[in-house]
Amino acid sequence: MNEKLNHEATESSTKRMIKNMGDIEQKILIVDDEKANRKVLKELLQDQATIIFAKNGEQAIELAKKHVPDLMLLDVIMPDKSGFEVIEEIKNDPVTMAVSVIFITGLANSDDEERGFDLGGCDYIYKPFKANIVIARVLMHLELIYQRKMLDSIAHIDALTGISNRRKMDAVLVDEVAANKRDKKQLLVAIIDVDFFKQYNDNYGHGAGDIALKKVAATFREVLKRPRDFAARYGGEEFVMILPDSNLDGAKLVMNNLMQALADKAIIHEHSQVSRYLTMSIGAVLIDGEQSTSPEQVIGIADRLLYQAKRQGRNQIVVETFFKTQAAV
Ligand SMILES: Nc1nc2c(ncn2[C@@H]2O[C@H](COP(=O)(O)OP(=O)(O)OP(=O)(O)O)[C@@H](O)[C@H]2O)c(=O)[nH]1
Repeated sequence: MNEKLNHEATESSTKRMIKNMGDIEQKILIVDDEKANRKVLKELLQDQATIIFAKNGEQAIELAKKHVPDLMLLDVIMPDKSGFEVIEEIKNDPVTMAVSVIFITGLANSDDEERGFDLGGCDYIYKPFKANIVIARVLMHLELIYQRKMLDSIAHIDALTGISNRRKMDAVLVDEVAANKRDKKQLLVAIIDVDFFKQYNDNYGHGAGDIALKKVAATFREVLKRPRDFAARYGGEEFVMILPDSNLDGAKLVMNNLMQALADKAIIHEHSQVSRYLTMSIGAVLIDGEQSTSPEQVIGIADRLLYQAKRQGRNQIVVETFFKTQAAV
């Protein structure tokens, strides 16, 4: 709607930057059918975040899915879809459901405002708006979103190694097992255990053990290349690796590269019974999407294969495909 906008912001307010936000880039999707409104909001907010525009409801949904913005400033009365219809779609799609939505609308009455909050909006601003109020509210929400993201990442990171922790792994495994079934692909899940690590700790000290575990974690960063490839510290000296949309040859290659990457680090372990250097054993299962299975079952199989690798002499990979054939690589 083409309401008259009061957008005279002071220089200091438009230049105010969110404190402690480091290099994190935040994105705002501005949805308004009036070009003049989009322009004014852009001028107010372009110092605070990257701005994306949509000029109608359909485009808003499309761009929200594509860019997954942190925040959406959403007009309500638009020719195709209303802002209320847009937010319903946004909040029902797992990809966009976490996007925060502020309504900016000429529907300046408490019933519509209540409806906006009921549908999942986080704020409601009446047009014509005062520039400083828009900036203050947007900044407040961007800061809350940032803090939420920081807390979320801290809760999912292993403090020693900096890779994901078991809590994150549990969530990723549930998602990937479901996606594998849905997409009828193959999923590799591996448990990786450092060999004779108790002897390493006992002989070189716990501090040296910690450094060695960080180096093991670094091998995953070096070897895993695809965006959905995932590694986590499972606990102690055990790690889990998840390779979605995999096949046996590709998975074997990654696992061999992992063992080679650790070998290249040449971490001396004179008390190991298999090598002069630190080594790892891997138990892995390649799950076919047609095979009905649960995350717990997958971990149980990988764990059994890890112990087989240990029993067979350590420093090796044991992989099982589709729960049927077993092969030492
Ligand atoms: N330095 C350090 N050591 C850890 C950490 N978490 C677990 N450990 C040690 O990892 C060792 C695991 O020992 P075991 O479970 O006997 O395994 P292992 O000696 O590697 O034996 P195999 O797996 O059979 O080759 C123990 O000494 C733990 O104290 C950690 O965060 N830092």
